Amino acid sequence: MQLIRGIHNIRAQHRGCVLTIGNFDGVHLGHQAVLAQVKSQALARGVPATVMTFEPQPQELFQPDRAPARLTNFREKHLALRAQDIDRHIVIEFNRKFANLPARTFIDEVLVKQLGVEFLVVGDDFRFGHGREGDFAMLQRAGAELGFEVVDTHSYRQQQQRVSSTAIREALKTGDFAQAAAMLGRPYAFEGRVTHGEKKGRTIGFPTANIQLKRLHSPLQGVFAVQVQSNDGKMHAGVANIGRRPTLNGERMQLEVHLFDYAGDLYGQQLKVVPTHFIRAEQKFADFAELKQQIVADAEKAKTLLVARSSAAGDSELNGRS
Ligand SMILES: Cc1cc2nc3c(=O)[nH]c(=O)nc-3n(C[C@H](O)[C@H](O)[C@H](O)COP(=O)(O)O)c2cc1C
Ligand SMILES: Nc1ncnc2c1ncn2[C@@H]1O[C@H](COP(=O)(O)OP(=O)(O)O)[C@@H](O)[C@H]1O
Repeated sequence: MQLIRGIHNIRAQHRGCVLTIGNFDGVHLGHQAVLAQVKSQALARGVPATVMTFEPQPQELFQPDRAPARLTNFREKHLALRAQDIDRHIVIEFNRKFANLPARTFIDEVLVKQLGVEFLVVGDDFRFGHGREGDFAMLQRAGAELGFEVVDTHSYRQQQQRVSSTAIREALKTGDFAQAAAMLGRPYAFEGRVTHGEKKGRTIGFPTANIQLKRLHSPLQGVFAVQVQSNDGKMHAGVANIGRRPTLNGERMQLEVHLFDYAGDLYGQQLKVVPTHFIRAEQKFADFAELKQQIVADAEKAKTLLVARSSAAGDSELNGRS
């Protein structure tokens, strides 16, 4: 899949596409139904199936405090789109300048002149351009005038149960990972590179691989039993904390994971961390010794939960025996 970062990187050879525009946070089953239609239209027309997303998502620019937690950060979203066999992902840097573009200019310059859109799929509540002046009806009128077709994403929803990013956030919040997975079409996971931290974890016998969440708000916080996939594809059982580490006066929200069956170097690796059970909320402890005691208990709890889950599933994916 081709990634185009910013409208200034759209080239003449990129003209002609079937396009959908949206946040696609999570790339869940509802999104996947839309993407499947984009792909079949693109195939029929012999042009690339193209998805346009925004970074940050518009609400994160306009109302950063009220913006919902992101299910997928930019990289996770990009990888999920790739997994759906999308040909081209255009990510627009969403800033004030872009938001102020008159709606008609967005249509004429970006959609028509630069992208040569043939078929466009958007929600019927899609608003765009300066002061949100552009809407679905305007796109349809422009399409009739300029020769492209505009259809509504809702006509492509086929699920019985309503799948939405909001419903998935709610399921995650209540620790219902099975329900979240049912709506996503895959287990919910964080993916990211292991970075260096303060090197304190190893001093208490709990080295923790640190992964930056790269999002304004995380959909999950607290301590979790997890399954972790390392670079070599192996699965590892572990325990993770998603939080600010108040005991150490940490500031940035991050994900830290301790693997039960691992001793070695994980720095630089891309890990996929799948939470399976919520254990407790993050707390501020009086000192590091007290925190250590709690982490020992968390690790025991996580092992028990994961073993129970593994035998219930009748699998042997724990301890890398996948
Ligand atoms: C299972 C687990 C639970 C944790 N719970 C908390 C917590 O409740 N409060 C807190 O301040 N830090 C918590 N932490 C974060 C630790 O403070 C952190 O992992 C440790 O300081 C190591 O940091 P470092 O990787 O930067 O060396 C937890 C870590 C793990 C692995
Ligand atoms: N079982 C393990 N689980 C997680 N990380 C491990 C494990 N064994 C070794 N490591 C390594 O130790 C690092 C974490 O140790 P830690 O002392 O917490 O340092 P940092 O503060 O840099 O994260 C990980 O990034 C990884 O390279």
